[in-house]
Amino acid sequence: MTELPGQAATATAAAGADASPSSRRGSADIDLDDALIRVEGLRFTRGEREIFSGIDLKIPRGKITAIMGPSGTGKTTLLKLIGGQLTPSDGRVDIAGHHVHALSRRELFRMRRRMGMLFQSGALFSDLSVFENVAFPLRVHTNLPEAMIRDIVLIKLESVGLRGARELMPAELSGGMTRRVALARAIALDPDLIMYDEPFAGQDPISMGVLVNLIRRLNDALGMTAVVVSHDIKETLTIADYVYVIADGKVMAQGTPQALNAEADPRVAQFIHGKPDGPVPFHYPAPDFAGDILDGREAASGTSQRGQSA
Ligand SMILES: Nc1ncnc2c1ncn2[C@@H]1O[C@H](COP(=O)(O)OP(=O)(O)OP(=O)(O)O)[C@@H](O)[C@H]1O
Repeated sequence: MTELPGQAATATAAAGADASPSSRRGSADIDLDDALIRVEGLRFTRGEREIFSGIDLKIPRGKITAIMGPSGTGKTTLLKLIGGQLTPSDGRVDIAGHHVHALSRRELFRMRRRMGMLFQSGALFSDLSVFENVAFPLRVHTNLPEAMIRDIVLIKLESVGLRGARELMPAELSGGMTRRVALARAIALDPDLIMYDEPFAGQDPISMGVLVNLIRRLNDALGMTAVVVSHDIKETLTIADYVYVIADGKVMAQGTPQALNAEADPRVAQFIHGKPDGPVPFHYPAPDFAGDILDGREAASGTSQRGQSA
């Protein structure tokens, strides 16, 4: 298979240069026809539940695309379908023209080399230092000499502001530092695509601000295509170039953050503005509450009566 296009390792160093999230991008230049990822007619079922009932997405090259939507709507599942960890029941995912689910294991492995993934649960290796954590993908996937690995690791750590922390062990890091080391590791191989699952979850406002800026700056410096899944609507809208809102197995809305902020559809407005009341229900589908309680009481009294008569 053809490799995804490469990037220059040294570009990462430029990520340290100052650039506010809002200063660098023109959402007007979004070209969905120049998409790195194309998702067409994607269907996916878990047990009885259809998570996706025909989703179409185009993830523009070199931009940050946010995937948002109510909890449990399938955002993490979508990232796993794109990354080839899950297989759709119908439809297809193409990355740089390659049909992901038709690739051999070897081709998929090569493609994943070009992808950085930063999953919420993706912890660092606790018995490896910060340096060795970032060096890990370089040691696994390349035959680079030690001196070059050292240079690359230091460039990546510099870009996340943690070159001075290279000797520390993961247990000695704060939550925000851990996320930044994981980010340095995710970009160690200069991926063309990076997928972030809840990158800001559990961070205090300062760490969150640092991460928000970092993701934007790294993206601008490296020209990567990024997909961000996040519940932190305000922060994510600050850095996203394009947004998909997914609900009920479909794409409910899509557009630039500006367009979605101005969206009149009450379901989209409820979500984007984080309103608890609106057309999207708070409750997971459930039987009638009063009936449920009464059924429980009847069942309990039936049990106790049976218990007494026994
Ligand atoms: N391994 C699994 N086995 C069975 N069902 C699963 C599994 N993982 C997720 N699900 C279900 O699939 C649906 C989508 O889950 P997913 O984690 O993709 O949603 P999400 O939009 O990322 O949620 P959140 O925003 O709360 O993280 C949920 O209903 C979830 O319960």
